[in-house]
Amino acid sequence: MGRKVTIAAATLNQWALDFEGNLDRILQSILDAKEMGATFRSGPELEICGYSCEDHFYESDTFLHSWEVLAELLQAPLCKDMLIDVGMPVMHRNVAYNCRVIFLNKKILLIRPKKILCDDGNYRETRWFTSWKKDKEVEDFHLPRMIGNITGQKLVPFGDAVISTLDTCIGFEICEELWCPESSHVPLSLDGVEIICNGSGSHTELRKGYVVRDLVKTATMKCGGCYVYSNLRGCDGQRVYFDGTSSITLNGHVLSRARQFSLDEVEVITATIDLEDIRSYRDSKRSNAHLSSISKSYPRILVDFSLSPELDTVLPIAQPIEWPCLSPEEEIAQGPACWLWDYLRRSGQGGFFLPLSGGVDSSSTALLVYSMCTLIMENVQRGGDPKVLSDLRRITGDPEYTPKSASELCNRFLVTCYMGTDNSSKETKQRAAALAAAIGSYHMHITIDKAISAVLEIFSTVTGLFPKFAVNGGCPRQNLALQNIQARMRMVLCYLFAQLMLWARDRPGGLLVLGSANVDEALRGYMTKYDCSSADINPIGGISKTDLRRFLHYAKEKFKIPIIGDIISAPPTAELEPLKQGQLTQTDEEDMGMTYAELSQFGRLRKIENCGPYSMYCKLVQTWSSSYSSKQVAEKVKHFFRCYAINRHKMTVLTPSYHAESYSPDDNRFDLRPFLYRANWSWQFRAIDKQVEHISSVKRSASSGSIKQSKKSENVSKVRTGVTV
Ligand SMILES: Nc1ncnc2c1ncn2[C@@H]1O[C@H](COP(=O)(O)OP(=O)(O)OC[C@H]2O[C@@H]([n+]3cccc(C(=O)O)c3)[C@H](O)[C@@H]2O)[C@@H](O)[C@H]1O
Ligand SMILES: Nc1ncnc2c1ncn2[C@@H]1O[C@H](COP(=O)(O)OP(=O)(O)OP(=O)(O)O)[C@@H](O)[C@H]1O
Ligand SMILES: NC(=O)CC[C@H](N)C(=O)O
Repeated sequence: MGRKVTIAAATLNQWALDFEGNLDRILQSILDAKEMGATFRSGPELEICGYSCEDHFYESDTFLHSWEVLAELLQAPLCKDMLIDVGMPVMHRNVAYNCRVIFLNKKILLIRPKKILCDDGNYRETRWFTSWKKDKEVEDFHLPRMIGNITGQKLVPFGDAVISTLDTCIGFEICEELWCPESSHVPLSLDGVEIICNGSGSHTELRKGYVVRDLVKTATMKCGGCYVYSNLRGCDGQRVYFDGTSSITLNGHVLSRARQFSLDEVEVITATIDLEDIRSYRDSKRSNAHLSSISKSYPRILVDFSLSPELDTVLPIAQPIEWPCLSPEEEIAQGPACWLWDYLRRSGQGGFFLPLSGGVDSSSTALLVYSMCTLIMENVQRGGDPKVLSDLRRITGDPEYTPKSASELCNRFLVTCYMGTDNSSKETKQRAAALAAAIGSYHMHITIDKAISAVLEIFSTVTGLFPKFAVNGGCPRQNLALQNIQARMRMVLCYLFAQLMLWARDRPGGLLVLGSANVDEALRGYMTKYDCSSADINPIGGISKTDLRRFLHYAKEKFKIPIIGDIISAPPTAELEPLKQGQLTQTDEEDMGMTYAELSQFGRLRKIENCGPYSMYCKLVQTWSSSYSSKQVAEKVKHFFRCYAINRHKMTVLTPSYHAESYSPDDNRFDLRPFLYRANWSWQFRAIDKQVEHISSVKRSASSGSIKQSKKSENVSKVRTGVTV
C-alpha cells in the first residue's frame, strides 16, 4: 500500500569537540533505528561536533572535522537504504550556518540552514552563526572535495527546501524555529509537508518540561502532520544539561517519547504512522485546506526512494501515549545527578569530596551524589547502556567491579567531611554523621581550630592585635573576619583532602571538590568569597533554598532516610560565631535581613521580570501589601539592592553550577551585568522614596476624606432625624 512509515528520533549524549565519541553514538543510533524497523532517522542539533563548541565555531578545524565525520557516515555500510538527517555546522560563501545535512545512499540531498537563531539566556547562537533569510530559496553549495569524492557530487542544494520521496514529503525546522512566533512548521504544513523534523539542543530548567510537550502538540494539532523532535542529552562540557526528551507526535497526539533524564548515551525512539491520517486530518480542517491552497511552495528535492514498505497493511501503527511531567523535586533528584555523572566520567577524576555541615545545602549535595549512585545501580541492574559499567570500572580503577548497592557505590565515589570548630554544635555534627551513614559515603570528622589559631597568630604577631567576636566585644569588622577565616580554612583543607584521599585509600587519581552554595545565597552575597563555595563544581548552585527543601522532603521518602527530617527542620546557620551554652546564636535569615522566600522573590523579579529597584518596589508594594507597609517594602527592596550591589563581585568567581533556574545570577554567562555598582543607588532609591511619599499622602488624604465624609453623613442623618447642628 505504501502509506505506513516508521520514523526514528535519536537522543544522544554528545560532547563538544569529541568527534570520535560523537560519531560512535550517531552510528549506534542509526543501528538501533534500523533494528527498530525505521527507514528515516533524525538526530539532534549540531550532533556531529556537539552543541556547546561556542567560540570553537570560529575555528575552521571544527568545520573540517565535522565534514570528516560526515564522510565516515556517508561511507558506513550501516547507513545504506536509510534516509538520514544529521546536524553540523557548515560554511557557505564565507558565512557559518547551523545546519541539517540530509543524505541517502552516499548522496547528499540537501543542506538546510537554521532560519531563526536562539539568543536567550544561555544561548548566543548569533555570535557564531548567521540565520538563513532567503525563504523558500536554495543556492548551489560547493562540496568539499573529500566529500565530492565519496558522493560523486560537486554541487548540492543549500537553503530552505524540502525532500519529496515517492510516498511523502519531509521538511525541517531547527530548534528555536519551533519556539518563535513565526515557526517554519506552519508554512511547511500548509505546503503539504507531512513529516517535520526538528533537531534540537534544548537545555533543562526546573519546571520547563511541559514546554516542548505543549509546543509539539499544539503545532501538530493546529497544522496536522508528524513532528519528529530529537533533542540532545547530557552535559556536553557546559553548565547546562540537555534533558533528552525527544518525541514523535502526530496530529496533536504524542506517540513516543524518550526519557527526560537518563544515563544511557544513546536512546532511539520510533513510531509507525499512517500517512493517510495526516492527509485526512488536514483536509477535514477546512480552514487549513483553504490556507494551503494559496500557500507559496517550497523547492522540492525529488528522491527516488520510499520510506514505506510495499506491503504494510498488517504493520501496527503507534498509539497515543501520556507525557507526564516530573515534579520539580524529581527534576532536582535526577537532573543534577545525571550532570554529575557526565562531569565525573568526562573529567577523568576518581570521585567527589564534599565538606558536609549537616545543613540543608551540603546535605542536598550529598544526596544528589547518592541519587547519582541509585541511577547507576538502576542502569546496571536493568542491563542499560554498557558504557555505564565500563565508565564505572574505569573511574573506580577496578576492572572487575560491579556495584552491589547504591550505598556501597557511594562509599567509593563520595568522601564527606565534617570540619568542626569550637563554634560547631554537636547537633550538626551528628546530623552530618547520620546522613553519611545512611548514604554510605566515606565520612570523616576533623577539627580545624588549630589551623585557624595558627593563621590568626601570624596576624597578631605582625600587628600586635587580637580580633574578637562581637559577643566578646569585637566590632563588626573583627567579627566578620573571624568568621571568614574559619570558612576559608575549610576550603583550603577541602582541596588538600580531595587531592590525597584516594592516595590514602590506595586508589589512583583525585577527587572533585563539590560546592553547595545555593542560588539565593549567591545573589545576596551571603557567603564568604573563596570559602567552601569556591569548589570545582556545584550541583545546587542554580537551585533555590525553597526548592532544596522540597527536594529533601522527597528524598526522605524516596530513599527512606529519616535523618533528613531533622536536617529540614533545623534553622539554617553558618555556625561561625560562638555558641551560648551550647546553643546557636546565629541564623542565616536574621543575618541576611530577609527570609529565603523573600530572597527568591527578589531574584525572580530582578532577573526574570527585569526589575530595577523602582519597578521591584512598585510590584512588591502590592504583592506584600497585607504583610508590610509601603515604607517597610521600600526598606526591604533597598536592603536587597544594597547587598546585591556590594556583593556582585562574588559572582565573577562563582563555582560552575548546574543551570536550573531562570533567575540564576551566573555572571557573564547567564546574567550579564557589571560587578562594580554604585551601591547607594541614589537616583533609583529617590524614585522609590517619592512613591512611598505619594502613597502615604494618598492614604492621608483618603483617611482625612473619610473623616470628612463620615462627619458629613453624621450631619445628614441628624437632619433626617430632626436634630439640627
Ligand atoms: N567591588 C568589589 N570588587 C571586588 N572585590 C571586592 C569588592 N568589594 C569588596 N571586595 C572584596 O571582597 C572581599 C569581601 O568579601 P568576603 O571576604 O566574602 O567578606 P564579606 O562579604 O564582607 O563577608 C562575608 C559575608 O558572608 C556572610 N557569611 C559569613 C560566613 C558564612 C556565611 C554562610 O554562608 O553561612 C555567610 C557574612 O555574614 C557576610 O555577609 C574583600 O576581600 C574585599 O576587598
Ligand atoms: N562544620 C562544617 N563542616 C563541613 N563543612 C562545612 C561546615 N560548615 C560549613 N561547611 C561547608 O561550607 C559551606 C558553606 O557554609 P555555610 O555555613 O554557609 O552553609 P550553608 O550555605 O548554610 O550550607 P549548609 O546548609 O550545608 O550548612 C557548606 O555548604 C559546607 O559545604
Ligand atoms: N537551541 C535552541 O534553538 C534553543 C531552543 C529553546 N529556546 C530552548 O530554550 O530550549
